[in-house]
Amino acid sequence: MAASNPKTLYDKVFEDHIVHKDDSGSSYLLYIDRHLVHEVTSPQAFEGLKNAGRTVRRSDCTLATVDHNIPTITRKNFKNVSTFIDQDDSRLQVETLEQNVKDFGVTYFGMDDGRQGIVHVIGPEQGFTLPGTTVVCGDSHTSTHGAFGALAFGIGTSEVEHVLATQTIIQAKSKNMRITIDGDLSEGITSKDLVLHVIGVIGTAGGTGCVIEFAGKAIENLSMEARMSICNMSIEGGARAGMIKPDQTTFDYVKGRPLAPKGVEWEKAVKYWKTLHSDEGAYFDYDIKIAASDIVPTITWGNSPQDALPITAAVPDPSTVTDPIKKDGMERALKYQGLTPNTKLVDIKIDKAFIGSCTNSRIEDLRAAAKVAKGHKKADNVKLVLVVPGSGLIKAQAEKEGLDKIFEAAGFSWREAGCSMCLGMNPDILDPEERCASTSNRNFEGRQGARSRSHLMSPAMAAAAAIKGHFTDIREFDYINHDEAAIQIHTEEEDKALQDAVYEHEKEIIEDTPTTEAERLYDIPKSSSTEPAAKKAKIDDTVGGMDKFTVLTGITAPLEKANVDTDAIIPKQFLKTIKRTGLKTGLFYEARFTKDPETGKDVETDFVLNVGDYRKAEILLVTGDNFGCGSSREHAPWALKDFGIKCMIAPSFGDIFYNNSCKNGLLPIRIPQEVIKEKLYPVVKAGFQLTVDLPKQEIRHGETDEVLVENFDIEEFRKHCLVNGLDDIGLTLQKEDFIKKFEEVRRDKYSFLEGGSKLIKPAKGTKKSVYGLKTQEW
Ligand SMILES: CC(C)[C@H](C(=O)O)[C@@H](O)C(=O)O
Ligand code: SF4
Repeated sequence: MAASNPKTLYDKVFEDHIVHKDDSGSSYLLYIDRHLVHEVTSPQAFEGLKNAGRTVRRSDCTLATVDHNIPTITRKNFKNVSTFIDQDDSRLQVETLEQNVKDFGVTYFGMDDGRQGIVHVIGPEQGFTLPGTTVVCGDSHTSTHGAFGALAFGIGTSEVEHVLATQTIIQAKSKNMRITIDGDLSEGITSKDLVLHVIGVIGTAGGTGCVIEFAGKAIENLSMEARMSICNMSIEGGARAGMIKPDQTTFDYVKGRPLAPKGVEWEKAVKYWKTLHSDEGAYFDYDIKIAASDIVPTITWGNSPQDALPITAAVPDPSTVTDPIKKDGMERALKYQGLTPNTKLVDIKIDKAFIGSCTNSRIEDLRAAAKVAKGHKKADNVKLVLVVPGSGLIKAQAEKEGLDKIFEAAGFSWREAGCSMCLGMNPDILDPEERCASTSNRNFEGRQGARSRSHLMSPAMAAAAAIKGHFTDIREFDYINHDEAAIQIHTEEEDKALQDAVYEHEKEIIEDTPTTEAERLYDIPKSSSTEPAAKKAKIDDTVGGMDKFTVLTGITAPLEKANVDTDAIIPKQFLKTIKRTGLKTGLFYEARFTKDPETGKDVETDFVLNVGDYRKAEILLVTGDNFGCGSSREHAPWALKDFGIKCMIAPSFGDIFYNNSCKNGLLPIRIPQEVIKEKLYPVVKAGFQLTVDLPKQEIRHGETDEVLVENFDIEEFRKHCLVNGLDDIGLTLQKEDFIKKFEEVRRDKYSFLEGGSKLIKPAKGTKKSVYGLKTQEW
């Protein structure tokens, strides 16, 4: 029977988490069920809590690990972080997290815990991620968890602090987009090909302001791991989140995981989860259909994930493009990537390959790569093939299956779990101009190392490129063993048995885990006041301050570029700070500086912010779409602010960047591209300043005061906070009664969510886990 008020999956999960709706009706306070924390985006958040004498409200809803900075070399001789991590700034970030989790009582998988791994891998693996939950993390690929029908999205550091302190987040409702993949995928086509194809179709700004629901037969037929790879990359399509309705595949995956509900709570949970689907007739703002049969092995050629092409294609030719911004972007990308138009993709040679990242480092990915590598050797021109499992548990499972031996025999390098060369915040980086076949999710300039050249593809295609030495159509790859059994393809039952063996040590711990709600809650603080506090200082719930934004007349620098990602605004090497300030030098670092070949020192380029008065610019006028796309790093607005920028005008912004800017008193203004081109750009190019008047929502000519743009768009609540310089943690804490009420209802209605990460039992003493690493001591 059709529902009388049909809702989408997103609408349902959103509505089930509303704590409070503000008077303007455009801003909601949402309850957060699951918060994942890593070392890069949390230090400043914990520092904020400490300074205000605040606690972590729900440490049971919080789970921390280290992933970005850690070396992936063997941990055989691991004693502690201080002696193991060579890079000072990386070590400091990891040590800072280790201190913070102690101070605030947060469950943590450290480097000596076999359950450590990439945040987006360990959440699902532990059963911490559950259908219908809200999941956040200071990381853009939090969208991964949407594969479970969770509403999962990346947040900035200020929001991390907000969630730690209040267990809520302030959100506007996104639009609904549905992408239906009809029919069956052809033989050998993976979820990575599917998602690269989708991004190629909608573009990296295509999902801006939307939550995407992936639907259709091709999606329903995918495993959970494949679904995770798709939702993972919805951020690369510009979306706030990606979601897939939970079904039997989801329930089978979740059941039996260490933190999944058990017994009666499991039954109760599944009953609720089965209601989580888009109703017939539900309204989608955008409804896109793609035929599965159109999808072929896909790889990227340029510096944006939307630069995706079938492996059978050739490098595009800018001379065929008329749009000047596109043409310029294409020429720049070809130059950066060292590619000649019309070269066949399969003729392009590689230097290195990387199989890993939160997109493709799970056991099925490793099996797919091993199937290709089996019986082969990497090509001589390929200097390094890194295989980096997503977690210690995946590593252990792969080793039980003998995949490590297959990789090693092929000359690949088998590593410990972490983010590794996806971002290269650890020592795993490409040298300048090296070309990499990578299973990661971003091919931005400098992403895998200064002047590195990344090409995104599936694990099988990356392994095939490593073997052949050049990009290869996996459909034509000459497997040594056509007999799949030869590389241990398992039945579902065998898989479950293997998984159980790997979880052996955890099962011991879980065996005496209580199953009734009362028992499950025995170690959960009954109210936030009993949570361990960093400092038992007087709790300061007054509404604090950030810089006010009212009227600004300032020098305006034009930036004629589209898809400026946050990696370009502030490259990874500057993310290793534990402070919010001192990032001025890092702003647009790769574009602003170049190395003097003689002295090896940084010298300025002719980038706009290095030119004349633009050094004192306070406003940035961006002519292309999607400014600040990509990573959730709040370091991007911090760096802009440090430079002196207070306002950015662009046709569209990456969602997380937009939020992060507002939280720091910076004003991002969305203005249609034609208006920028016709009204603002000529004024700025003629050297005049602009006046931005937030209370009146106007942009005026800085000298004549002529109104150039009237009534620009901004949510009422954001405007209120910016104009008055209000810190939203203080504001939210004033809604304590609403939060408490929500928690009371949640304890009853969603009792299967209680317990969370606190159900991870301390490993006893220094017992060795099944994979030989010492388990965490608590
Ligand atoms: C470090 C973190 C802020 C970042 C992200 O948000 O995505 C990183 O994981 C990345 O992939 O660039
Ligand atoms: S995208 Fe890369 S760096 Fe970011 S969380 Fe995933 S693996 Fe880590």
